Amino acid sequence: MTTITLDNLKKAYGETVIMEDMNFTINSGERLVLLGPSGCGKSTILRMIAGIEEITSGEMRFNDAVINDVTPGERNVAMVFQNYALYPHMTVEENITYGLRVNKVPEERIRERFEEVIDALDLRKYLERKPAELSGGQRQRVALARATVKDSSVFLLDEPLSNLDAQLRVSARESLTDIHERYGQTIVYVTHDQTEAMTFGDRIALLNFGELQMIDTPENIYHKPANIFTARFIGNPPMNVLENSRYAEGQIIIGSQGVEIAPSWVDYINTHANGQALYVGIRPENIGVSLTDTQNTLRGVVRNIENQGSNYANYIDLEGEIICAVTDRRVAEVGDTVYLTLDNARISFFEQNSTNNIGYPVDIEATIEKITGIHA
Ligand SMILES: Nc1ncnc2c1ncn2[C@@H]1O[C@H](COP(=O)(O)OP(=O)(O)OP(=O)(O)O)[C@@H](O)[C@H]1O
Repeated sequence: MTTITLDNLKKAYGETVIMEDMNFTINSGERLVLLGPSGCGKSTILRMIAGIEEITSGEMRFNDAVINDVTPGERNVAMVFQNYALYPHMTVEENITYGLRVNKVPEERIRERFEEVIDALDLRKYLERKPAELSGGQRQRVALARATVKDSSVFLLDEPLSNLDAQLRVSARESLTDIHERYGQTIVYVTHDQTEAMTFGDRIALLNFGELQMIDTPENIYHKPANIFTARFIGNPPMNVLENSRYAEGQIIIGSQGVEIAPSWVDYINTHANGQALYVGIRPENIGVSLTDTQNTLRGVVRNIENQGSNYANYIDLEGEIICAVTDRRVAEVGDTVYLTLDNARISFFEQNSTNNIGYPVDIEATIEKITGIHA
């Protein structure tokens, strides 16, 4: 099995630097998802791992071996691209086994591997068909089968499901998970779809403009974002990061209003925030909305309500800043004055200058862990 290390990796096209100081490790046998907006460098990283994109400087290692100058063929990686690239004149069976035959893999080994893979991907019924006679999802599975039979310890996928409809995506993802459970390769998976990243990744590496923003489990990326970019990229609707908010003397102040926060937060901020100006972040589902005022609430006016099927996204004007609160039933109407409570176990504070999350006090983390089972 293969651990992949990116050590101070730099990629430039002439004068244009796409990324530099890229450092992270992909553990042997894990499913790492590279996620981020268009142009952030996901495919470039994948292609450098595959060996089809030159590395400008730094080291790429497979286990302890530096592979910068190792040819793609010698890296023992399998890759699936967005457009599948099946041979149109070959049958499904020929498409799957062609690469092995070219590489003169013994016939017995080809048969053994082929039989395993077509069952894992449920392709036995289609072996004699040509790609044009298959649905998008079936073609996708053939492309996956062709990559899987290679017996590689590293499996690279670049937006492999992007041409499929929502239902097919789910079943193709299940096939991929089955393959991974069976063969245990190190998988690197590129997507810009956060749902795909959250459901498929053991860990997610989130990138923006060639910089690594956070690499962690989906749970931590969602609940404990390392910085404002991560907080706003993940989640739909995303985390509210209130730019006219500030922290002062045990209170979150928004405009002319203030709410007290838990004493553990106050202690934590006093020791860790170093007098830095802070923004408050809170996810829409961690805000309580009520028509009646209780203690320690923020008052706002509902400007818009989106019916999301199982939920309602309420957009509430808090003295000029819009905050989104998600409720599971319709609690107010547009124009109503509402009172908001913030779940203290789910607040984040970000330093205004660096945009980094200041972290969480221990007992808040324990509360989070009790609710979700996530270790801090
Ligand atoms: N041959 C090239 N010459 C110059 N710049 C390039 C070249 N190839 C890619 N880039 C730039 O490198 C950056 C990263 O591209 P990359 O394809 O890795 O992004 P991505 O995150 O995979 O995007 P997408 O989700 O749109 O596929 C982009 O800004 C792109 O314009």
